[in-house]
Amino acid sequence: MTFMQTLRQRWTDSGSLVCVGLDPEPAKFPARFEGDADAVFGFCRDIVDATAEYACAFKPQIAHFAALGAEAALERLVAHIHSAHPGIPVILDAKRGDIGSTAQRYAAEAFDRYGADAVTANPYLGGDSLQPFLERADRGVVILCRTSNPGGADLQDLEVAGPGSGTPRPLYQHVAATAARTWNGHGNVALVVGATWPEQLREVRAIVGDMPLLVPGVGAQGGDAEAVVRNARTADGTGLMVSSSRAILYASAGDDYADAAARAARALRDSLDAARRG
Ligand SMILES: O=C(O)c1cc(=O)[nH]c(=O)n1[C@@H]1O[C@H](COP(=O)(O)O)[C@@H](O)[C@H]1O
Repeated sequence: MTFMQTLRQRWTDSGSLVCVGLDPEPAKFPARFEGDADAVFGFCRDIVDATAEYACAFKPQIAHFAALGAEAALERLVAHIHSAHPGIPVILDAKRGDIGSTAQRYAAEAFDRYGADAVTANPYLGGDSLQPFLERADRGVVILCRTSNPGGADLQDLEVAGPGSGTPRPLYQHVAATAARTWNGHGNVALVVGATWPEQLREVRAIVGDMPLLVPGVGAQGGDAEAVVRNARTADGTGLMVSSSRAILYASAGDDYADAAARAARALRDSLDAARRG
């Protein structure tokens, strides 16, 4: 199955719009991992196993592994998700973007080395830089549109007039329209829009139809999960991967870390579910 088919099936099977972010920070791990050379894998695996029931996707963040020299742990973690929890797609958060020949290697890294079902990509270098990702029709390309951070407005809100379109509009809306009309030839594109920008979420949804949106920024960054669902769900009540990392991973620093993570993921699933029914 393609990434998009797997994601849609998972929304149906799990009834969940929660994407569990995997951002390992050993300083925040429970004491039992002290001195454990395989702590990054062990901690993330425990979180994955505890939260899988509530997840429509997992999203490991590559810098959190690479900065620790833990790329092998990331490879094993993705393989573990595929074997222990088949049907839950893995989005590698790498925010890649470069000239075509280098982007081709980034695509091979994400899809062939790590075995990710989808990867986040930065569109700033333009269409040809996305092409090596887009042409992998069975994989997903999750393109940054309106990021969750406060500085997301600095460039993404600048008014631009695209070729052939007379009326200026914010750059993020131009990215959304280009993604929907030009880059989505294989039907494998999704967009990142931060939960911290509910109005922009509504505007992007109006531009892109049913295209899936990855929505980070609930939990530690303070985004309103219910506003996300109200403003950006699709007609069938899906279309969203609402991503939370720290609020799930580090819900407890005690020995109950896995249970606490499961409770946090379940609570987020339940609040999203209530909002889509409300
Ligand atoms: O692409 C992303 O995942 C992403 C895009 C964005 O606009 N904002 C954002 O926070 N992220 C990532 O989502 C995660 C958010 O983590 P928490 O704030 O702990 O839930 C981090 O791994 C970020 O790198």
